[in-house]
Amino acid sequence: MDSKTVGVHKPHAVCIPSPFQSHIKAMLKFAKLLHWKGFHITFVNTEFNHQRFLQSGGLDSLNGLPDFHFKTIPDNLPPSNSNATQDIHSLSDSILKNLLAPFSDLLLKLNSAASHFNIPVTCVISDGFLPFTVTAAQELGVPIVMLFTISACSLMGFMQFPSLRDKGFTPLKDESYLTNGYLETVIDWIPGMRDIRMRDLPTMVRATDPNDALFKLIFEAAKRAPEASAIVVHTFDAFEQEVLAALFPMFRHIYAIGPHQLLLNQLPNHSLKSIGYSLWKEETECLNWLNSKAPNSVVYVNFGSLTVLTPQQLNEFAWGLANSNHLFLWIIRPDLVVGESAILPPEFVIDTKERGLIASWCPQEEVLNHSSIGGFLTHCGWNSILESVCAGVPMLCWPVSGDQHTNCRYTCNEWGIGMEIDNDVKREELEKILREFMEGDKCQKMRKKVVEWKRLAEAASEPHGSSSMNLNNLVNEVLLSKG
Ligand SMILES: O=c1ccn([C@@H]2O[C@H](COP(=O)(O)OP(=O)(O)O[C@H]3O[C@H](CO)[C@@H](O)[C@H](O)[C@H]3O)[C@@H](O)[C@H]2O)c(=O)[nH]1
Repeated sequence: MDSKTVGVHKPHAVCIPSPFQSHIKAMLKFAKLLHWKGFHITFVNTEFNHQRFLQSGGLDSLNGLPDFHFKTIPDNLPPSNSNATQDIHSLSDSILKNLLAPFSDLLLKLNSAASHFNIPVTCVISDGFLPFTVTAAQELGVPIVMLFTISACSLMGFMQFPSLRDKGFTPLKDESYLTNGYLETVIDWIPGMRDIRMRDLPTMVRATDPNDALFKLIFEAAKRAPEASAIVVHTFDAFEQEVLAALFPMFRHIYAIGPHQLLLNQLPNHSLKSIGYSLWKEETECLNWLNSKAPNSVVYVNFGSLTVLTPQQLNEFAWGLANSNHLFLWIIRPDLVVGESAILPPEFVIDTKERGLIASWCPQEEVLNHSSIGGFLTHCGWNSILESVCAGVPMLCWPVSGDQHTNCRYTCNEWGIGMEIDNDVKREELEKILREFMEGDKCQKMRKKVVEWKRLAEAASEPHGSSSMNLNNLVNEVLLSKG
């Protein structure tokens, strides 16, 4: 089915991402795929993020199309810096307490407005970490799909939170458990996961306060997800076979659909190409700089949209990069350093003038696909990992929070496409590991392996590949099913 054959009786999907850059980007791509499948789309951002998109992309950037609209709901948070990520704990609290009412209201309004055009809401596609949407969809009597913009392995980790609590593993008794060796405990009963330690699970298991908003949100999400009509995980079957098989009996339906971008690449010139994904303005000049560099010669450094560094960590990274003598492109967001602007040592700037480029935000996928990029120093956000796999670029992993430790574990130990740096980063260690990462035998092995995964990701996204078939099945078995 495509948009032409659906005619006036289009199904209408309301898509609502978690209010964070990477979640919004993944949901937008998924919404574009559904639009291509013939769905009328209403895409819901918080007012705060809607304004940020207009600021970065221009006032016309969210005009959409007649059958792809943007709507907003308030997040109920006090005003904050309009060029920085909002506080994750306040947002989690607001998700738990404040978003159901405005979202249900919006659904009702869409339905009454839609009745004139014959496009009532027929399904809700929600981020997996917005548990209130299950209630809203149930009230409306439409199917709800929870899209998890994370790996299947970290989803399995999150789904174990209730068991981990019941068995007394989380919350931690006190902060000493963070450093007394407890995190090395192997959890050997999680289905589909081998040799997993507490330290490899999503970091919310390390909470010491059971009333922590993020901790509570994870529990609520794990509790509500099985009620959804279906779960979609942004991954592909061949990449996470074992853990996907173990997740299968936990939900009514589960589909691995990804990488979204490779699926979108199958649609030449689709009408929504111009809708961008960035809350920050992209600096494209770095692509010109990369054009003058030799293949596989540049280390790309980017810690995503949420990670923050201390000034000391910024310094260690700076000198580690400088002393490795490798070329680098380093993305330093305006809000990368905790509570202050990122100030690099003046000697570092002079020292690396010929070898390094700093920018504040870039078109990451284009950068990763540039032939000059030889490695990616990443915080292991899931989108960064998938994008790196799609570009065939190995990773140097510095996981910080959330699902990143689980992703790192799989990247380095299961998929063989990454090396890990100690959390307490030191310039000497970074310099040494960067050399091994960019030059050694291990580097060659990882480069070969990541290209093998890239080929499998491409195969999954071809018209008869697993992700394309899973997308078709989701549409036919859940979104358009009358049952
Ligand atoms: O200069 C930049 C930097 C990033 N990006 C994009 O921003 C996204 C970043 O996503 P991700 O790598 O997942 O990192 P975070 O922004 O940190 O994502 C949060 O959400 C993810 C799930 O969606 C989790 O896996 C992460 O741990 C969590 O921190 C990617 O699509 C990048 O392409 C850009 O376009 N330009």
